[in-house]
Amino acid sequence: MSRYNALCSSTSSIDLNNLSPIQVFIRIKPNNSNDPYEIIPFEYSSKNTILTLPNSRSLSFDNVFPPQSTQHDIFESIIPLLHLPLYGYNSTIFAYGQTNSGKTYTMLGPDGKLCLADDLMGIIPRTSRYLFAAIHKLTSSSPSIQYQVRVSYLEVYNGHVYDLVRKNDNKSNNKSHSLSIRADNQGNINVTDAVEIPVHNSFELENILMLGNQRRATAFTYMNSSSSRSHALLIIWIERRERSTSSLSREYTSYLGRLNLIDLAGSEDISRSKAEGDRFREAVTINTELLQLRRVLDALSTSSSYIPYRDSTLTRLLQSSLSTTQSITILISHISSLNIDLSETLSTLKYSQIAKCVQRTSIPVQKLCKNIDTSDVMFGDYNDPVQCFYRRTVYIHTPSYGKIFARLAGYRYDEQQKCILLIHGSGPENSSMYWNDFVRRLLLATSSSSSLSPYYFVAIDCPGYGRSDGNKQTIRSYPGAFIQEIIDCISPTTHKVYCLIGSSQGAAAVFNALIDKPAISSFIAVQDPVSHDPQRFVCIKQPALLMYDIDDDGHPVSVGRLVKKYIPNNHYYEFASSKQRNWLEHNAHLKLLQLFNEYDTNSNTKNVSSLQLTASSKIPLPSLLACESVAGGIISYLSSYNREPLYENSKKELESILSAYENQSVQNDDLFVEKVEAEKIEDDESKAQRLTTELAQTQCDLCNQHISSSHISKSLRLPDCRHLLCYSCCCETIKLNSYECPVVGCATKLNIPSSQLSVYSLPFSSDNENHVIIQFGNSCKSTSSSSQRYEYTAYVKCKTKNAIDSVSFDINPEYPKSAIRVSKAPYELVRIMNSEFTCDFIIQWSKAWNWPKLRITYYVQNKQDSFTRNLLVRVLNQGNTMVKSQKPRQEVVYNWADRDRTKPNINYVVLSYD
Ligand SMILES: Nc1ncnc2c1ncn2[C@@H]1O[C@H](COP(=O)(O)OP(=O)(O)OP(=O)(O)O)[C@@H](O)[C@H]1O
Repeated sequence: MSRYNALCSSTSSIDLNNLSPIQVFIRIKPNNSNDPYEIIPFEYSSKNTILTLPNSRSLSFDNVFPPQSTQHDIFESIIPLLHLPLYGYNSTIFAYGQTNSGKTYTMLGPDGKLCLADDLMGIIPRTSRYLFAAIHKLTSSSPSIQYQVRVSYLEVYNGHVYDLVRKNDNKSNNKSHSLSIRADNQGNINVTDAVEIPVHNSFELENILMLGNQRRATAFTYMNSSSSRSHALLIIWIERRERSTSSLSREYTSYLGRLNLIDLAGSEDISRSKAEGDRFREAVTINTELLQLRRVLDALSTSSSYIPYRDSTLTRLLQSSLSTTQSITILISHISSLNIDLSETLSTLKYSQIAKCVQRTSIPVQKLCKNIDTSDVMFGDYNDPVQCFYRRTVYIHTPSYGKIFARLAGYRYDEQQKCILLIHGSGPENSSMYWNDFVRRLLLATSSSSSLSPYYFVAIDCPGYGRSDGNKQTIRSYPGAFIQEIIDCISPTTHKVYCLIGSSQGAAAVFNALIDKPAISSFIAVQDPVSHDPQRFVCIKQPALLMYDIDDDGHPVSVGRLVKKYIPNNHYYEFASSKQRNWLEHNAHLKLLQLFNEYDTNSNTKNVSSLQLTASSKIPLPSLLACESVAGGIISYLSSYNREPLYENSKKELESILSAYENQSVQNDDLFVEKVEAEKIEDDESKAQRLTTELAQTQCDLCNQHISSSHISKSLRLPDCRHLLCYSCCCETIKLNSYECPVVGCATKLNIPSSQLSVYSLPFSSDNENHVIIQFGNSCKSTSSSSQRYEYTAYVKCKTKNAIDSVSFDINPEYPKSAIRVSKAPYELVRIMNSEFTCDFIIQWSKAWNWPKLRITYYVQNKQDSFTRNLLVRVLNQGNTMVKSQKPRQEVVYNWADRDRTKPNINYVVLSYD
């Protein structure tokens, strides 16, 4: 690694202007002393950029590597391109040339294999070491920068793309499964379903290479004993995350760079390679694909308006790498020094010259986006300025509510210590992560380099949220019982905590829990009030910190003021986020500590003596309680994950930790490492049994209707989950979202062309059916160029006259009385807000229809355009007269709270009757 450290001294200096879109290097393979053939007398200029042929013709390239060049020489010349993906650009290095010319030698190492011996190692393993050394260097000098690296390894074999690292995707295996290539809306070419494996160091990347190379198609030919029969493409995705150093916000800017390392199969003179049978077919495909590649280079070099990328799988796959607007590329052309190969050599040189003529049309751009970190459960841990925060993640095994995921922070040495329990709100993506910054501020304010904080923190994912089991309704319906059970688990003898903190729905839960169980906490603190009947709170006697934002329409301050009126011992703060944007960040933790100081004279000193640190003291990890198990994997529990040193330097440490934990019943829920699903192998007997049962099925799994024998063959059996969808109505539903089984919502892999998707293609043909089509969504516009506030208009529309009686817009679904009802068109809600918000639409249908109410859960989006969804609302098998005579259900819920816009924009819902 040290050698690579030394190489990567100037990682930040990138000058795109000096890099031509395709640089062309020539590498000449040394002849073997046993070769009986004549040698071509090439000549080279002193600077190694001119190659002179025996006929005295001189060709100019960016680099010419004579036969005696080493692997290190080649690698040094590509280093400038390796810096690009570290800053969000794309770069590509590919090896080109006739069979047996040394392409795999350059990319991987000798004899067509990955080689890790220092001198012979090819570009790919060197790149892997170089990149991680560069990342280490960049992140050690700037703590606000993080890198995440993912890897895909693919091959193009006989015109199809295969995943070299996904289980089952082995061509020799009957379950072969080729992948499709798609362009995203920015024109980037991606391989659908390609596995992207997160890697944290060069060791892990090399393991992936080894696995992939074992699966790559190679074979003996008369020209190369280990000839590549496929083009191999290693994609290294490098995401650079930059967090603001001044703020502890979860927002970060990310740049996504991509490095493509490609080892093409070689063109082959079939009369010389004597390829027959499969080898012959492979050689024909390879030659045809390389011909298409040459055509693409030709078109690029003449700046043609049409570039025939689509003519072969290979060129389609390389489109982003060859496009001068998307990537900077090095083509390493390999030629032989033997006279017998002259005609192939001249052809390779001809196309290398053509590639060299490709002109830049524009400078590639960095891929940049703003993100909120929601995936990283240990967010902030590796940026903690104080190392002793003792953050870790566990599951608390509750007797009645299942496994509850919790983030713990602070050193818990005994039960007398002051435990602060935090309950998050009901936002669709809410979880214990919500409290990360707040907890960090409290820890920073109460610990120092010589003493640990006297508080420890337990932030839970409420049931059904984040990574916890259960039903989201639990925290609303049984706040007292649930919170008491959590407290019993974490404080099994005292059955209480020092302070209970809640936000939004979590605040309501804290109030309600204290009404039910007054002794569970000594203090309470809440922000963003939602609660009903606050007059009930007169019985809450604890000192209470109440913090409310008067600009937050989703949590009306009027409710907060009522809470203040009834809680006797309140410490109340109002602020306006439009004027004091960071009030909570700057004040919440200080107000809480003030409250503790005021009522607890020992608040900051009690027990601290046992937490004194000396320079050399190494405090052991707090042990797990009986009801807890490690979540997120042992590595993440014990150390900040994603750090190379753990693998490189601390193997011993890790081993001792693992042996210490060996006897604990550790759950292997490794949240941070992509789990490769265990292969499900079905033996012949169980397959036969399954087929018999499937053949006997005559009922649709979705609508439960009988499928007539004439229709059974047209019905659809989903490939993975094996659910059966009837031909008459339910088959169509899969068109709405061909990635999800409509019965249980698991993944399916049906390819349905988007042209077939339309709300009118939905099933509503039955005579006995009533239906209407509605549209809903929201628009969003900035209130002024300087302000952070946006005017959101959420709406519901329906073309059928008089179908809708009224629409209630419920921006606080957890609070029963918060809906705003609109009883004539346009059915709209206009709100000026700082950020996106949840809003349920409750549609009350025409009174004459007697249809059940429909609640659509929705997430109002901050997109500068209008965001529309279409929904076919169906009432099956009910003529209007029948409908009138039945009692409708209170409400049918359609869950479309789609923050990531991943759901289909059309769908249908069936309103059913009890
Ligand atoms: N620069 C070199 N020095 C020494 N040996 C080399 C060199 N280049 C290639 N070789 C050897 O030549 C043989 C063929 O090389 P390699 O398999 O890399 O060719 P290739 O172009 O990838 O062939 P194919 O297209 O058929 O896969 C291998 O045994 C390799 O070790």
